Amino acid sequence: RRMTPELRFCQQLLRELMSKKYDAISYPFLEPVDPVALECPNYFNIIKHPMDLGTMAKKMEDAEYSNGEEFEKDLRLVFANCYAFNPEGSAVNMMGHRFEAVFNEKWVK
Ligand SMILES: Cc1ccc(Nc2c(-c3ccc(O)cc3)nc3c(C)cccn23)cc1
Repeated sequence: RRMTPELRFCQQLLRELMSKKYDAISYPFLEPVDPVALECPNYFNIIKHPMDLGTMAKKMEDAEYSNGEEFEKDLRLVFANCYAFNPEGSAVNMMGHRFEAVFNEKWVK
């Protein structure tokens, strides 16, 4: 399936969001949550649809996104999962809000 200009914009945006520039606020969202490594065994009981930017980059490589809407849906899921699992005021929750703000300012609708 040819990469549309809309998906090329999404791919470039993903590259930027995963770049070192945002490391301080992006690192909890770059790879799948590992409940063993993070010592949160209840993670998959609470989060039914895990998603992260690394998985999104692979889906983009494998041409699994048909349009920007599907791409945005997955990225919004990353933030929703973060807020569902990490209590308001916690470090990771706050990183999620700051990272979402960066995404929102770049996501021109
Ligand atoms: C016991 C416990 C409590 C909170 C967390 N949160 C958390 C998450 C996380 C990211 C996205 C998400 O949807 C859920 C969790 N990522 C981390 C990291 C990288 C380090 C430390 C804590 N982290 C981990 C373990």
